[in-house]
Amino acid sequence: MIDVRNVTKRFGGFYAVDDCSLSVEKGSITGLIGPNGAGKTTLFNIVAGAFSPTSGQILLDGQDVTGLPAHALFGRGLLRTFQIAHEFSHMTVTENLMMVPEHQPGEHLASAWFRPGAVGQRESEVRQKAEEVLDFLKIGHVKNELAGNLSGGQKKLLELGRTMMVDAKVVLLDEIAAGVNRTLLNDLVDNIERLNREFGYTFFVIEHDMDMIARLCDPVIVMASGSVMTQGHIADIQRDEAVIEAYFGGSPTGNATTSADHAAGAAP
Ligand SMILES: Nc1ncnc2c1ncn2[C@@H]1O[C@H](COP(=O)(O)OP(=O)(O)OP(=O)(O)O)[C@@H](O)[C@H]1O
Repeated sequence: MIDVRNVTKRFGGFYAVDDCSLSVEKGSITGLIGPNGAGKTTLFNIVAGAFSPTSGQILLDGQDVTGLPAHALFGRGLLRTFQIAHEFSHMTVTENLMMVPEHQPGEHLASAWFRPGAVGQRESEVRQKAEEVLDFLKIGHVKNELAGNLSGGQKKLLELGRTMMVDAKVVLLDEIAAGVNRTLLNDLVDNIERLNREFGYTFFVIEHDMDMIARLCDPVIVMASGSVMTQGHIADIQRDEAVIEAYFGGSPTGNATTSADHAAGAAP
């Protein structure tokens, strides 16, 4: 579903992502882990269209999407959720979900004047869909609550719900467990598994919570110093001495590679 081919991202002389290649299989829940500064978020930003790579290519379902902006990727079914949930805090939970779908006739003045029936029908379809999403996620009881009043975990569930409003194909989850209590974390994990199983969503997950990675992700890809160190089943990854060294024994500043090292032909 996602192919990252020899992607490099340089900030000045610093290689945050360094000739990185990896694949996320269609229908998988693939984890991306690695020590602080390994380049995970930068790679996510590139895949999600927030940054263009310095070099390399991104394919989405076989099509070259390198450098396409986030809204163009959204139109192709790729969505990202954030470490910090981006809800509209002064709107209700249902209204937050209803904001997501594109091409709502009600947004166009001409439609509102000339085809008021179509606008009303579309709005009631979108509202119905929002209610189904809230039922699926088991948060129907907060549908009329202002989103700003939700707990951190409920906001993450709402973020997941937003992906369901447009029937996403691939969802990038960015540290979705951060700041979420264990009960809601279980709900999140259950819902991610159900979206994967019942709707065929592909997930690509950055996560520091190893418990969540172990429960959800197979395979797990380990990044260090801007590129892929290894990948496989979490049980094997956790026994891998090179991975343990990268987490606990490596340079705390992450990638020390500079353009001068590259010029000199040094290994990353
Ligand atoms: N805009 C930027 N300008 C300069 N350096 C940057 C920029 N963004 C990231 N970096 C550097 O690139 C390296 C990789 O950062 P990145 O945030 O991608 O790592 P990460 O693996 O996501 O780390 P963490 O797990 O701590 O979030 C870091 O050393 C970071 O300081």
